[in-house]
Amino acid sequence: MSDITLEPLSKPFSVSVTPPGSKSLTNRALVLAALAGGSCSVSNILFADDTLVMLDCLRKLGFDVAVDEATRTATVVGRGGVLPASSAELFCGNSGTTIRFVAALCALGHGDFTLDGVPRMRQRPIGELANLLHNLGVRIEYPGETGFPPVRIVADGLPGGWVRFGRSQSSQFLSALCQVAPYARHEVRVNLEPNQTSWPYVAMTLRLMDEFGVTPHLVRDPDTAEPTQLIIPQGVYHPTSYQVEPDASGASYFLAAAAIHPGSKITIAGLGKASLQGDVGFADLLHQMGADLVFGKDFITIGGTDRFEAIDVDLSKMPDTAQTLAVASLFAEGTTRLRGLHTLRVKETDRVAATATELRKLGAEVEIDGDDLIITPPEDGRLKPSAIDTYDDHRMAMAFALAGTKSAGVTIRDAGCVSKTYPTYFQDLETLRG
Ligand SMILES: O=C(O)C1=C[C@@H](OP(=O)(O)O)[C@@H](O)[C@H](O)C1
Ligand SMILES: C=C(OP(=O)(O)O)C(=O)O
Repeated sequence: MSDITLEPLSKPFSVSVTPPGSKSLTNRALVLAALAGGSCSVSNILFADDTLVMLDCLRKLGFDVAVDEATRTATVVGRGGVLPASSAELFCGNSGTTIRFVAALCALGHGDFTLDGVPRMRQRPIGELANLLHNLGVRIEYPGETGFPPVRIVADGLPGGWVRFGRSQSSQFLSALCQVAPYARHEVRVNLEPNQTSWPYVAMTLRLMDEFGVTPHLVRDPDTAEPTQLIIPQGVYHPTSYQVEPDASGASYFLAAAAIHPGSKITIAGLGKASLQGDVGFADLLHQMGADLVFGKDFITIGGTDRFEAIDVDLSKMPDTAQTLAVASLFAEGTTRLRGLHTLRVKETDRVAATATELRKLGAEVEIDGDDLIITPPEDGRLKPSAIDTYDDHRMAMAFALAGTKSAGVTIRDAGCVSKTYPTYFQDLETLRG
């Protein structure tokens, strides 16, 4: 897929969309299945770049993984914490969850494993995870730059013990450790410093571990309710049949589409109050801005109204929705401030810089203040026709396409980058035309 020029929508729409399976849940469930004490079935998995590299890594590590694309189901024969391969060269593309989760998985092995990815992955940090594993007794080496992939793990099982984890560059390091911790030789305890990064993703990990039969114990400060310690019992995940929810970050584009088109309505089927994904909270933000919201048990409906107002919001718990909200704010009245974007600098691209540059092309006034983005739509409300660069970042393509549903002359360059998590995004966006 090359460049796509969008045609603005000519009338309000009322549709139901079901995004593909969640990337975060697919990659967690595949790891937990490989660690389980028997065969697991994971259904509604996402087939996209980030999950294909995970499937490939698991196979290279010697796991028996059968995939049925027609039913979107993976059958994984769990080996009860044993890593069949004793050496592997693992390519993780630009998938943060894959390289971090699989690095921790390799720490359970007995042998020599190297993990690497695309050039951008070599700029994405892994040092904090490597330190956690090193402090728990695993040998880590960096064939290239210290703290960044490629990373070599020379393991003889995970000894375990106590570690400390602060506000980090990514919550994926803690999620990675938690998933493998039940198989350490000694119980793993993690003392947590305040202001943990992207905490809903850690909560998702803990809940999924529980679904697979190992229940971590989370200690909270009695006064502030902040998490202070995680105690992960030793154990073996049960053979489990698990169904992956639709992707809540992928849903954010459609919810925002309804919010910026007055009179339009979107229902996301299969995501609701019971979701394990923190990004379902994005619907509440659109509601605060003026959109109608019905938050059901297993659906979310957003309706666009004539009132859509700017917001001042901390997105540190929902980092993947920042670009969606940034583009939606072009159609809100007033100046929007998005706070807490520090992890965005080390994702697929520096998303703070990329988002600011592309919003400015469309005519918005944008200020970067530390980790915040401050966005004021063009004074006359008219966007400039522009070719939007996507920086090989799926979320740049998906978010900025929303501008093209409102305003003529928006081209999304190299739109194929949506294949990272949502290969059918542009087809699904077309359904808004009725
Ligand atoms: O654990 C996960 O599945 C994820 C955690 C988040 O990363 P950070 O913790 O690095 O913010 C998020 O941006 C990413 O897309 C998926
Ligand atoms: C940051 C993302 O992915 P990851 O860190 O898993 O590569 C994302 O999907 O927006």
